Order: sequence, then C-alpha cells, then structure tokens
Amino acid sequence: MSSNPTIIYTLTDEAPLLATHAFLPVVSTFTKAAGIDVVSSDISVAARILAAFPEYLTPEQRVPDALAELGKKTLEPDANIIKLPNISASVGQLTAAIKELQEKGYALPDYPADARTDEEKAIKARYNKCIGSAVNPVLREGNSDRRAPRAVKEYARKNPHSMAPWSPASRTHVSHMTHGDFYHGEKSVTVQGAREVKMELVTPSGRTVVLKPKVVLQDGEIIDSMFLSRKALLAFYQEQIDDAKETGVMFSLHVKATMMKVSHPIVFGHCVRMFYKEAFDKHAALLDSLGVNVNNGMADLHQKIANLPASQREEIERDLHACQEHRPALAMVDSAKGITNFHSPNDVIVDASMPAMIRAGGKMYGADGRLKEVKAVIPESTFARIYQEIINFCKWHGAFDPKTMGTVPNVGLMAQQAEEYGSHDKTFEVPEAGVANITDVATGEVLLSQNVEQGDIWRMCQVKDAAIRDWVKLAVTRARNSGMPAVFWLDPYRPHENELIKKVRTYLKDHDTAGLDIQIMSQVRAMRYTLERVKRGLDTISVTGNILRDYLTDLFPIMELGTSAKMLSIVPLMAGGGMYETGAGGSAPKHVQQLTEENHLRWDSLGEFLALAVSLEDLGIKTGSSKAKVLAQTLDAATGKLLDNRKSPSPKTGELDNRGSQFYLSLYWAQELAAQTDDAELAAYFAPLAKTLLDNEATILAELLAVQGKPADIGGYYKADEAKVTAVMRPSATFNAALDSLGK
Ligand SMILES: NC(=O)C1=CN([C@@H]2O[C@H](COP(=O)(O)OP(=O)(O)OC[C@H]3O[C@@H](n4cnc5c(N)ncnc54)[C@H](OP(=O)(O)O)[C@@H]3O)[C@@H](O)[C@H]2O)C=CC1
Ligand SMILES: O=C(O)CCC(=O)C(=O)O
Ligand SMILES: [Mg+2]
Repeated sequence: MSSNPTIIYTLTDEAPLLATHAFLPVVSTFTKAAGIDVVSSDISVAARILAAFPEYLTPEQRVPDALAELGKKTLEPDANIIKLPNISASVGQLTAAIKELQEKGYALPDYPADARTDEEKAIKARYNKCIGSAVNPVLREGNSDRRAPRAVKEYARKNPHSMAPWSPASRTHVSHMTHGDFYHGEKSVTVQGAREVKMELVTPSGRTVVLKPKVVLQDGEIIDSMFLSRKALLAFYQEQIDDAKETGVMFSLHVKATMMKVSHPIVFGHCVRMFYKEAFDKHAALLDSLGVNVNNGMADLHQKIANLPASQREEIERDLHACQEHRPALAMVDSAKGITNFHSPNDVIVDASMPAMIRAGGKMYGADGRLKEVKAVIPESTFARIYQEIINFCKWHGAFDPKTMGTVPNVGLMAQQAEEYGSHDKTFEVPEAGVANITDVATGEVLLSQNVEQGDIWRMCQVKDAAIRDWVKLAVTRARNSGMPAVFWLDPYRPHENELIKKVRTYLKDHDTAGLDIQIMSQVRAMRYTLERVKRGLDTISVTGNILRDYLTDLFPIMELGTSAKMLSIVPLMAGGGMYETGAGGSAPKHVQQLTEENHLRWDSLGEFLALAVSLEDLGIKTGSSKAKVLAQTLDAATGKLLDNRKSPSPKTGELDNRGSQFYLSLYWAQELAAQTDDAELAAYFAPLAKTLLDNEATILAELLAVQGKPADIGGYYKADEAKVTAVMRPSATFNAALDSLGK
C-alpha cells in the first residue's frame, strides 16, 4: 500500500453516484499531480445489502463491509473523507433493491416483512440495518458545520432564483399535536457516573418485558425518555382531516421516515389508515392476510392487492375512492402519475418538502397539477412550530428576497449518534399498557419512568458529554471566525434541552467569548429573531440539535440559494480527521429518471467541488503539502469562475448538464493551475491540459450535447452496470482523451 496522503471518496446512490462516474476521473487526474491518492468506498444501499449477506453469495460476488470500515476510519486522525448523499432507504426501496440484485444473480433471501420463524427474524434484522439513516449516524463522528460559501451567496444575490409571492390572506398553515406527543411527555436526566441501563415495560400484572437489555452510558451523558400517544395521535389526525375538509384546504403530511426510521413510518401509517378508515375497516381481515402494511405507504397496498381477482381488487379500490369523496384533497408528489403524499413515507421528507412549499408561496401541487394552499400536518410539536413561525413571517412580510436576505449558517449537534441518530435501536411500539422504565442495570434504580398505553411509541435518546463540549467549541469558533452572532436554539420548557442549556452555559466558560454575541433562545423566538435579521440582510448562526440541524440546513439554503446542494457541509471529526459532505440535500431520485428517459443529468456537483476544495486544503495543512494547498486554492477560484460564467447544469434537456459543468470545472481548474505562480511544476504540468481543453471546447460540448434527448441505458437502478454508467457519464471521447493524456 502506498503511504501517499489519501482522500476517500464515497460511492453512493442515484444522482450523486451518476455524477461521480464523471467527476472521479477528473479528481484523480488533478490530485495525482500532488501525489495524493484517491480511493473510493462503496456505501450504496446495494453494496450495504450485499455486505450483510456474504454466505448467500458466491466468493466473487462478496463485498467487504465498506461502511463499517469507513466508520472505523472516521476515528483516525488522518481521515479525509468526501461523503456524498446516499439513499436512506424505505422498506419499498429496500425490497426493490433486493429484487434487482436477485435478478442480477445474487441469491439474496427475500425481505421477510412478516417474519415469524427465528431464521426470518434474523434475516429481517440484518436487512433492517440497511434501511433509514443507516450511513450518516455511523460516519458523522463529529458535529456539523454547514454554511453557504461567500462566493455562492454572492452569486445568488446577483442571480436570484425565483421565489413565489406570499399573500397575507394565505390559508396555508402547520398543524401539530398540542398534547400526547414526544414534546409533552419528555423526561430527561444527566447521568452522574458511567453506568448501564435497560429499557423495560412493567405491565399492570407486574410482568416485566425487557425491550432493550443494555444501553451503555458514559459519565455526564444526557438521556431522555419520551413517548407519543397513539390515542392522541389518532384524535389529532381525525381533527385535522375534518378541519381540512371543512375549510377546503389541501391536506399534506410531512415526516422524516428516513432519519426517524422506526417512529415515523408508524406515525405515517396511522395517518393513511385514518384517511381511508372506512375502507381499511371493511377490508381489515383481507388486507391483514395479504400482509399489507401502510406504514410503507399506499404503494405497498397497491402492490399487494395487484394479484387479487379483479372483482375483489376493484372493490377495495372503489372503497378507497369512496373515502376520498368525503376527505380533503391530498397534496401530490407527482400529479401526472397520480402519486399522492401517501404513496410512500419518504416521498415527502420534511426537511426538503416544507422549504419547497414555503418557496412556492405556501403551496403544494394538487391532483389537477395546480399549486394550492395547504394544511401541513407535522404531528410532533417539538419542531413543527418553527415552520408556522416562518409562515407567519412570510404572510406578514412577503416572500424573502434572495438579492438582499442575510445568511443563516448552522452548527449542529450530531456527533457520536447524538439525539435522534442514536434512537433507532431504542424506539419501540409499546406492546401493551404499562410503566416504561429506564432502569440502572446494576442497582435497579429507575432513572426515568413513563405511563404508556398499547401502540404508543416510546423512545430513548442519548447525547454524550464530549459531543456537547465539541459542539459548543465549534459554535464559538464559527462565531469568532465569521463575526456573526450565534444563537443556540434551545427550549427551557423541553427537559432534554434544559439539560443541554446547563451544559452550554458551563462549557461556554471554557472559551474566550469576549466580543462575541452568543445567545440562547427557544426555537420559536430564535426563528423570529433570525428572520427579523435575515430580512434586514443580517447574518446569524443557528446552533441547534440534530433535528434542527437537518431542517434548517435545507430551509435557509433553499430560501437563500434556491437549493441546499450549494452548501459547504463540513464535519470536523472529533478524532482529528475531516469529513466533507457535498451539499445538504439528498440524492434527487427525479434526476435519475430524467437521465434514463432523456440522457440529461441536472444534478449540480457544486457541493462536490466545494467539498473537494476544503478536503484538499485540510490535507495540505495536515501533511504540509504545498501542492495540495495550490490545488485547493485553484479549485476554489475555478468554482467561482464556473458560477460567474453560469456554467452550472440546467434542468432542461438539451442544455448544459452535469457533464458539461464538470468539463468547465476541469477547464477552469487547469487554467487556474497553469496561471498560478506559487508552484511552477504544477503550472507546467497543467498548461497543456488547459490548452487542449480550451482548444477543444466546441468539440467537447458538441459531443456532450449529442447524446441528449434519447433514453440512456445504465443497466439498473440500485446496482447499475459500471461499464454502462461510465459510457453514459463520459460520452466525450475528446474530453476523456485529454484527461488520460495528462502526465503521460
Ligand atoms: N446527506 C445525505 O445522505 C442525505 C440523504 N438524503 C436522502 O436522499 C433521498 C432523497 O431525498 P429528498 O428529501 O427527496 O431530497 P433531495 O434533496 O434529494 O431532493 C429535493 C430536490 O432538491 C433538488 N436538489 C437536491 N440536490 C441537488 C443537486 N445536487 N443538484 C440539483 N438539485 C438538487 C432537486 O430539485 P429539482 O428536482 O427541482 O432539480 C431535488 O428534487 C432520500 O433517500 C433521503 O433519505 C436526503 C438528505 C441528505
Ligand atoms: O441521515 C439522513 O437520513 C438524512 C440526513 C439529512 O437529511 C441531512 O443530513 O441533511
Ligand atoms: Mg437534510
């Protein structure tokens, strides 16, 4: 193995993976000049599935557990990882991926949705490790620093994206629970001394059901116990569905079934069943026998009834339609295809869906393809309230103006599986009524106790003290480096956050905060304060827990820049390394569809360009490589030029796409390297490439454009064919030859 400094570049899924097939050859070509190795690590959902079932595969088919290896790497001080967004799979996506792999000759077992035998249960448990947020919590061994780079913000100011107007008369609003949700019943404690606890349910008959036998806690860790009442949730849904019908606004449900992979599919399923209550009641036995589980969306139902005799299937469909007659209109995901908000629990993901709605003037698409006012149902009140606050603000002040609005960077708590990231294996649908206790294993002392009923969702979260210290330090550093005020969005009425507030106050004293403006405010006040400043063009750092990290780093970038793909998204790893995420958005499934139908990839790799520059800069500092530093500086300059010259991908087929944008990045990067005077060797090395690319600009663009407008075959979705994807993503022989010729 070489001892060269190494950048690990992740291979993920969907649009970012396609873009990687074009960009990675560029990255390797440029970094080779500085003696930097670039290695890839396949953490796609397909690779993770294959890694989980080696004994079902032939030796040639087996793959290493790249995610586990990468997770270990994050704990090493020299880690330098570029992490692209990956699919956090729903059960629907998981089963589709399994089917595709089986068809490709991988003898994987089926997903046993209704596991009964021990063997089936074991298989299901292995598969369940591949669903939801399975990657990010493993790799994010540091807190989150997300912000719009200055050049990107300036570009957005000069080239504002469209923002639909807001009317003060808009009836769009957020509906959330006012009792019985996680917020209202939460209890929290900071543990004194390392210990082990268990989660157990004591039934009225005195029987003890151990749901989680052991959770290891460190000294000073904050833990919470909270539950969401099934009864209260159902009553809430009933009220909201009736209210939307009576008042004539469209109904929409926004959850995060990926990150809250245990609780939110349940929360989603209750809403679907309530909406179609009469049909579900009437066909309960049949739907049950078919194993229909609408926690996985209506898609699951339609798939499972597809093979019923026509008359039976049609009766169910008729009864479902009959429910719609006396229900409010539903927001659509794809009105042309008749795909509603209930199709799949992660077609509408709250972090991206609410900003899109706010940017559209408080509207979502209806079944007729028109934008309409909407009731946005976000059951948990903990964070739903921030969206109502921004809606209030927009109704009063009108839409934000990207030309003048301030910026809101975020410092987010997420290290070491903080908060919701660590809750996946500590979230349970309560099997029977009782007292839910978090109990010290050694002493039997009950630390936190809740009265729960059957069907309630009970969960425990943890945050390690070291993660909190690091988060406070990062917030102070960002406030100091940026000169912006920083606001901790923490609510003293929420027990968990009250514990956090105590620690924040303590750890702030470890730092020199002289001259800094650092405040602590509850979320709604923090939102209001921040928006008042945003409107006046003033910048404010939001310092938040994990969920608001996620929500705000889509919300503000989408308002400010039109997309969260243009964010700088850094995870300073606590062990000393760095992970550079690309943007704050996801894997844009719609983009893949456009590529396969029309051979146009509108994915913007700006996030990758920004991440690579910081990765190179960091590598330069840590290894003392001046060449890496020059590569970083010139890449930044090239990215600025790309923006100025408007060479980002267009969403329209027939115009410049991801591949064309990457060509321009390569051209500008080579030109910047050739022109710089800090490293003559690099300048001489890249001058011929700069010339070849410029001389052949027209030819390359023509070659790139020639392929568009026709379907593209990539040989699969979850595990596309390498050779085919490479052929599709590198269609310019002239560009490929120019890259290949470098250094020869
Ligand atoms: N870091 C991670 O690993 C993350 C992963 N995800 C995962 O991604 C998947 C999709 O999530 P979803 O909530 O739909 O959000 P996405 O961010 O993938 O999609 C929302 C929209 O944002 C726009 N967009 C996002 N990134 C880019 C980009 N680089 N270039 C151009 N446009 C972009 C696209 O708009 P348009 O269609 O108008 O072009 C896209 O349709 C899920 O599986 C989710 O779990 C989500 C967030 C982060
Ligand atoms: O971890 C996930 O599933 C999604 C994370 C996400 O949306 C984000 O980090 O912004
Ligand atoms: Mg997000």
